[in-house]
Amino acid sequence: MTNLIEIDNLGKRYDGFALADVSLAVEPGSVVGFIGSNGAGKTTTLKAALGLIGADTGTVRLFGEEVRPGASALDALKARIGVVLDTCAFPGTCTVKAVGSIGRAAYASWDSARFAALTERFELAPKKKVSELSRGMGMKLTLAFALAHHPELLILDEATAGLDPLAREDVLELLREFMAEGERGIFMSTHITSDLEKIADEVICLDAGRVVFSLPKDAITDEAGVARCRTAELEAVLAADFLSADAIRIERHGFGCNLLVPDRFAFARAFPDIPVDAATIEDYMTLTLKGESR
Ligand SMILES: Nc1ncnc2c1ncn2[C@@H]1O[C@H](COP(=O)(O)OP(=O)(O)OP(=O)(O)O)[C@@H](O)[C@H]1O
Repeated sequence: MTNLIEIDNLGKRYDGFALADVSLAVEPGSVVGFIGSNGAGKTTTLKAALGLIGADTGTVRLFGEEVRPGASALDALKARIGVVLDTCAFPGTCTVKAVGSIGRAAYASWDSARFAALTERFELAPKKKVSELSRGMGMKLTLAFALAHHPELLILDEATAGLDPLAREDVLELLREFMAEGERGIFMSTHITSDLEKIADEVICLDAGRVVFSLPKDAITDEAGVARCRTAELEAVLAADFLSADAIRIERHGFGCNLLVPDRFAFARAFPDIPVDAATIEDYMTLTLKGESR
């Protein structure tokens, strides 16, 4: 089966920043979450995936076809993709209805009825101007625009940022509906890791331009854990060689520490007196990025 997105060894250098050897794939039927600190390189990767910037090294394939910025074949590929970048891209003077006209002119597969239904669902009045929309409303308009031409792939950069919890739940529901129809896929960057707990199949974390982990979401939320150790207990765990040296991630605090464990059930069997909680994606990312190795 051809991957919707396939990025191999992507490299891009800016003054003071380098994206290095980023490889990832979005398979049909999967939602891939892209996380990492501010400035880690997520938007740069998404832009390279869309051919909006050229890479220094590596290749990007969309639907199996290599992406080269400026190539005419890129337009046909882009027609199969819905994109939401982190700002509302339409002129402030445009009304919601006029944004629909832009879509009709831009996409052969534009579905006016679908756009009208989505803007109604998001309570975006047709006469409202883009400049009069709140940030969250602007994101909803951009999402309606991205979905109304029936894309096969969604690329979302912080698409739920600025939305209140109810609106975020609405958007997640819309994304679930999108995924329910056929072999589609979503590649979404976000700082709201709890959204990924609800919708992602895979989680990829970038730090300083490099992939630091790429895991099925269930390997984090259903298997990993955070052990709450006192100092003496930590020493016992480390002495028992329960964790491989490169997997040790410790966050120390007043009377002990939090220890990341890849398999919380095995840990609980081995150390029944040490409490261990299920890891959230945020725990996993924070301990991986900021935890001490010993
Ligand atoms: N056009 C550009 N020219 C120079 N540097 C750039 C350019 N675009 C991005 N950068 C730099 O690349 C680095 C990565 O930025 P990027 O926007 O990809 O990070 P991010 O992971 O999306 O961050 P955030 O979570 O804050 O949105 C940053 O140091 C940024 O300053």
